[in-house]
Amino acid sequence: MVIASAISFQLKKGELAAIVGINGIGKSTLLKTLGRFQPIISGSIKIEGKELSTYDYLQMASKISVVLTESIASKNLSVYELLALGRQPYTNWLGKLADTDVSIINKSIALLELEPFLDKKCFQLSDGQLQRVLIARALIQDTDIILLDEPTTHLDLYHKVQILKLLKSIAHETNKTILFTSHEIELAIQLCDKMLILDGRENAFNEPCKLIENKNFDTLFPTDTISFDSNTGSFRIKK
Ligand SMILES: Nc1ncnc2c1ncn2[C@@H]1O[C@H](COP(=O)(O)OP(=O)(O)OP(=O)(O)O)[C@@H](O)[C@H]1O
Repeated sequence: MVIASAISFQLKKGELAAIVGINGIGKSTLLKTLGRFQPIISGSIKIEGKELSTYDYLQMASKISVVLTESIASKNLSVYELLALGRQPYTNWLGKLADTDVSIINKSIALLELEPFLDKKCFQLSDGQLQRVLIARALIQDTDIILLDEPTTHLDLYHKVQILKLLKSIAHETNKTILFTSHEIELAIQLCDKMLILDGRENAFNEPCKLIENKNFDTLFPTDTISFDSNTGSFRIKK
């Protein structure tokens, strides 16, 4: 069964972008396809003009990092050990960290405020703390492109905003391309440079203000229950 087709978009360096849409519309499937976690069903994906399928394992690992919501297999590792694995594409076969690796790791630890958890095992963390560790590991991998599946799911509102603002500043200051799936549509409208609205019809991709102008959010949810207020960029429940 096809749930969404004719999806076309292009991301530039230094952009923060979100994929939004209702449950089951294909956000995670699209993100995992972009990260080569699953094969392309149809169509083509290119990075810098080169087909994604032609990148070998090492090229992929230094080009794209992926943060998925599924629980990680390596929860027995300490937080520091898990973070250090982010440098694997760059270290020699012994996995020995050079001074530059350690300095990149320490920078991300400070950014995500992970100092109190470094010696803990990953299974001892709350979902939100683990989420921050996984985001730090993606930064440590230091790729041009970072893909994140629902990176703010387990976070409280303050940490949701903190993480999205951090992703935005990373995209802008380090010229990385960051794409994430999210149900936080209102936050994404305020913080993202671009958004892809998967609705199985138009699948509009644009700057949030253009999407509001074009009324692309208005029919995202059944209009007898939820309406979109284009003045405030927020959804209202119909009473
Ligand atoms: N492993 C799988 N096998 C078969 N169908 C799947 C599998 N994973 C997802 N699907 C189906 O593919 C469709 C898209 O799922 P996907 O997880 O990409 O949606 P989503 O937009 O991320 O949803 P949500 O907002 O609920 O996370 C759904 O209809 C789902 O049932």
